[in-house]
Amino acid sequence: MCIVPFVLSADDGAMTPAVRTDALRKDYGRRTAVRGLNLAVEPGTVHGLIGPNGAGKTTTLRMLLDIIRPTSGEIRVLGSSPRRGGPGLRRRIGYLPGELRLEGRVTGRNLLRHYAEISGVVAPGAAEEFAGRLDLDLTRPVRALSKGNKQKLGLVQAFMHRPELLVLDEPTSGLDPLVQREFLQLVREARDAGQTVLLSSHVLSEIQQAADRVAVLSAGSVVAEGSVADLRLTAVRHVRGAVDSATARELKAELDALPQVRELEVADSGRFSAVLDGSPDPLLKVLAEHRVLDLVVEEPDLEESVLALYGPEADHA
Ligand SMILES: Nc1ncnc2c1ncn2[C@@H]1O[C@H](COP(=O)(O)OP(=O)(O)OP(=O)(O)O)[C@@H](O)[C@H]1O
Repeated sequence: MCIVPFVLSADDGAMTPAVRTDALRKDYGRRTAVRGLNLAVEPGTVHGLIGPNGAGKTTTLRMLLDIIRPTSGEIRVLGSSPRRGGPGLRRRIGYLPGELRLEGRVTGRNLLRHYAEISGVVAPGAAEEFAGRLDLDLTRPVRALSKGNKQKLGLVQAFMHRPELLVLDEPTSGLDPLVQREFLQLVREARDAGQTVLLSSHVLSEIQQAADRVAVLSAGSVVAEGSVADLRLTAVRHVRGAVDSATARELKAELDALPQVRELEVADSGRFSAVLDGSPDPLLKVLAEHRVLDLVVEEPDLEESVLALYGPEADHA
């Protein structure tokens, strides 16, 4: 019998994912941290793994790096099994662990030299360039660095050898807003250079500007997956405005009838406010029948949307 190997050719239009997991599971005794996780991260994209504390993000990322082993399921990272890929595979990955512990008298620069011996070729000046952009002083001993500066050092070691794949566990944790913005810029530049980025966060708003796709994790499973644009369509928007007071009551009755509209308040003066789930189209069609004096639709807060859909208060029935 002849077994034909399954190979994706360029003609298929499909690329081998940079990261792929199939039915991935990790049990700690009777506790299941990750249950049946299917994940596909396309090469050259930024993929966000979002979820509340305990959702299984760190456990998943550590299995990709072969720091811990799955109970069952399959993993492919850059086409190889993490278990068999060894140091050769590890050098193609930049990893920022979630619980970064850096101690000792050694300076940031010397620590990075040590990391460079493990991670392989680092272009001259690359570490200094990343450190400069993140506003990190490499001459200070690492034990004297604040939590945020240690996090920056962790980011520099992940980025400095320009790996094919960056796996970043809660990368924005401890960074002030300006540095966070610079970090997101580094992520976009990495993607534009063809690198793949998989990063986790429990705060979607922090990464939504840089991520192409997002997988939402809850209790060890992916509960939603899609492009940031798709998520935006299911987003929660806050709307407020005013119509002519003469039609205020009419407006209230019409908006009350829309299933997408919640927390509606319409004053006799014609001022109104509401929370809108999903597309703004039905609301706009109603408003179009009135004389609209004011209208503000706030940029959707994806985090609020995700929590409304999948958070602890959500109805999972
Ligand atoms: N070594 C371990 N032994 C036992 N349980 C563990 C261990 N590591 C993780 N867990 C449990 O597995 C579940 C998933 O944890 P994990 O750290 O992967 O979540 P997370 O999404 O990264 O959350 P956080 O943002 O809080 O780090 C949690 O219930 C956690 O308590």
